[in-house]
Amino acid sequence: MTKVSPANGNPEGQFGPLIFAVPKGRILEEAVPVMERAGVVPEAAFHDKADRSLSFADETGDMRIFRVRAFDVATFVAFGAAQMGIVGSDVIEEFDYSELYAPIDLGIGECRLSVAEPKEPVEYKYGNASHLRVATKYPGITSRYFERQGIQAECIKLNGAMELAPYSGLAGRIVDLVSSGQTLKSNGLVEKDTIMQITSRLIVNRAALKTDPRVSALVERFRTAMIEDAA
Ligand SMILES: Nc1ncnc2c1ncn2[C@@H]1O[C@H](COP(=O)(O)OP(=O)(O)OP(=O)(O)O)[C@@H](O)[C@H]1O
Ligand SMILES: O=P(O)(O)OC[C@H]1O[C@H](OP(=O)(O)OP(=O)(O)O)[C@H](O)[C@@H]1O
Repeated sequence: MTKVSPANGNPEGQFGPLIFAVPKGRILEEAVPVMERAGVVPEAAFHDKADRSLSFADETGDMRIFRVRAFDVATFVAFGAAQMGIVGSDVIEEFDYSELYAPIDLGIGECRLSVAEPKEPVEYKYGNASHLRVATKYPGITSRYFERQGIQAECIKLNGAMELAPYSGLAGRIVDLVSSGQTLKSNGLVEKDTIMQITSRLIVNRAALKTDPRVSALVERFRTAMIEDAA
């Protein structure tokens, strides 16, 4: 049983350890310094890439830190399996979970979500401007975007390497994350439109925020850490 200290607003030990979910991918390196400034300091094993554990203690032993896939951070927090987490605004927008509250922009993981297509015209067997296939990891955002344009788009969900879709005949366009633009360029694609600018956010389960004083206290510690960092 994890020990819960009275010092952190959990006097009766009534809430169990506070669970904080972080993405194991590329945001992690930038997220850890922000977490540490807010007082969330993971145990040493968290930094060991060879360690197969998915749940880690923090330095105080009052908290568990879950290391999961980026999309799953939002799901854990929305369902209250974790009270808080860090995730890209792309993931928040994709799920649009009503139970998620994203109070703080952490200013990390900057990129954009864009529509891209082949640089050179490709002879497609599969559609025209009124029925388009789009390969993406973000079917929710993509269908909403094309609906707003009045274009009927069929979204094909891929989990990576979207850039292969146009020239292989899977889909005429892609919707994917862009940062330097190098991946698009290397794969003969050009950006046509930016759907959204992205940064990572602190996310909180709304019910946990209302009922667990440690959650609101930790939100304030992140807020202070961000203000101090900007000063
Ligand atoms: N090229 C990039 N530059 C900056 N930030 C990015 C970039 N690609 C992704 N991100 C941000 O990092 C988040 C995680 O992306 P990443 O592809 O590293 O996730 P991951 O955890 O490896 O994904 P998966 O769970 O599918 O393996 C994205 O949701 C986005 O907010
Ligand atoms: O504009 P750039 O700087 O080239 O970055 C964009 C690339 O970064 C992300 O992929 P990632 O490297 O995370 O691999 P993935 O395709 O496996 O998600 C994204 O999906 C793009 O492919």
